[in-house]
Amino acid sequence: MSEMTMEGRTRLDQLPEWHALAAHRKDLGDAHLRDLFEGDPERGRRLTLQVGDLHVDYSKHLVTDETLRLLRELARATKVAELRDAMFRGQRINTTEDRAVLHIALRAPRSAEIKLGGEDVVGEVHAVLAKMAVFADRVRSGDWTGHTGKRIKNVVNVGIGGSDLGPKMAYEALRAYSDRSMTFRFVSNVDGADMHEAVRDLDPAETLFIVASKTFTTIETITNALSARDWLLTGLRAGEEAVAKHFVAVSTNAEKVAEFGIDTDNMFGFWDWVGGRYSYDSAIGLSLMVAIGPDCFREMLAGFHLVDEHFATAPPEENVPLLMGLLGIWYDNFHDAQAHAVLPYSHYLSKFTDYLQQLDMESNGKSVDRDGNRVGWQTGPIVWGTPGTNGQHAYYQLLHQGTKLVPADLIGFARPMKGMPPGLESHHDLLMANLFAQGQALAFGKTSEEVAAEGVAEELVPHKTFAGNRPTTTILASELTPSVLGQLVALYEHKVFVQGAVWNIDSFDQWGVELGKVLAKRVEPALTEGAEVPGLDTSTEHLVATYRSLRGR
Ligand SMILES: O=P(O)(O)OC[C@H]1O[C@H](O)[C@H](O)[C@@H](O)[C@@H]1O
Repeated sequence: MSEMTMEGRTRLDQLPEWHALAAHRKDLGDAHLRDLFEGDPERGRRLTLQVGDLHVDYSKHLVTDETLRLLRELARATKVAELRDAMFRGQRINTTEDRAVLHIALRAPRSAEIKLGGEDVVGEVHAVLAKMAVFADRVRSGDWTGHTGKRIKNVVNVGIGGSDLGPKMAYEALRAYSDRSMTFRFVSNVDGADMHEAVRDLDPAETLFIVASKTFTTIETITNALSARDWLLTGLRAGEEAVAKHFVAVSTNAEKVAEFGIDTDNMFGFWDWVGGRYSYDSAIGLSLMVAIGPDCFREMLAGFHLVDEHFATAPPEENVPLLMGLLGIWYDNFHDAQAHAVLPYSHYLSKFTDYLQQLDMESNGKSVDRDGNRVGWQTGPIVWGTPGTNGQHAYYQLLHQGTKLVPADLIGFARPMKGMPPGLESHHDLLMANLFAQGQALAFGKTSEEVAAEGVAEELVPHKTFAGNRPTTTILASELTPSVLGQLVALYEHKVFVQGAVWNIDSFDQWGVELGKVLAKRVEPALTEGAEVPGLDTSTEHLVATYRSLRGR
């Protein structure tokens, strides 16, 4: 049995700390944030924490000091710190895959030592980073040319899930730091439309494909990579020899990379102890490094590392990822909240919530515990959201007046992105005024008395009343830099970790994505050749038949 199976661990819902929280929840009842703030004139200043460049305000949560104490007690009883230390030590805490979980090693400084099976991994990490840096610099400087000798101007990352969402999100976030003379695109969907739209206006002679896949067996990525190769060779009217200058791979699977026809000299490796959704700071971030350059990439890694250190060492009262994880548990398990919204007030973070969906939902969307027993409590929330001001004119109505409780994170920056023209810079105060106003409106609402006092017709008063008491965390930093992005991502990684530890689930496997893959393979021949698929249910059978007839087959 693996060392990290929490043998003998008392079921979460049988812990006295769990029951203490349930009783406390009853005592608090519908205590309103208006009263909590009124009763504590220092609350808005007191309930804030700082980690690195991130100022985190958690005063607008439905908590008292006692709630926070009880939540920390729950973390203690569920041994969150012990599991964290086991992760940092390289123990095999991903029990169902029997793997260590060491994404923190990807951003450890060269001087650090992290051992796995007696071998230090930090040296290997830095060797790959150095190889990436040489390659990125060669592409950026024009030293690396295509088959015809032309300079590479376009980089297309071909990957999916963790091999797409991270680099894509970070590229968008750090566009202002990127080489604007180059074009970066990200193809993930097996729908041919994705590849078609990504390459239709590109010159193959100037285009480099980075095929990113941890396993190098993911059908969408391999299908897209093969089509990219056809597009390239047809466009160049060249043979296989052109592939080497236009295709590089990022993978843990050298054999499959070679089989595909990519020279393994042009392969950038990583390791099975990096989960896909925790991998964009590994070689999976190669497209990002080409975009922003090795120095900015390293600054981003330093930002990650800063938060890793904080998570590993800050006392529970000051530990931001611990706090954020526990607040989520408070709503998930003691307020029946189903969802969590992440609402960045930065257009550059437009893909941030998409990225977090995989990070959080693939990690904590589980319903059995580490020992395979069905859990008796809610686990990971439905994570959603888009940049804030757009959301305000779409779905915020539900946040303000709907029947569901949706705790939210509001993320904003004091300064606009670097390089913003002065005329557009002036939008920034308006953008941020919206962030602050939304946090305020969600928390404090507007009472019916206040509405009536404005002279609103009696029958409209209920419609114009805002109950408030809708919790938010506000995360404010001075500016979105590579380091700040790293800090933000590490914060959420560790928040997800804390929740998985409390819920006693394996946050690092993803068996739930397998069944669909297997069934797709079985169904495909039915679509193409009309093959009999034994045991097909009547609904799917009829859908397949309808599809074939619509396609004239
Ligand atoms: O990087 P790859 O091996 O191609 O995997 C890409 C993605 O697909 C899988 O199905 C998993 O659900 C993801 O965790 C993974 O990130």
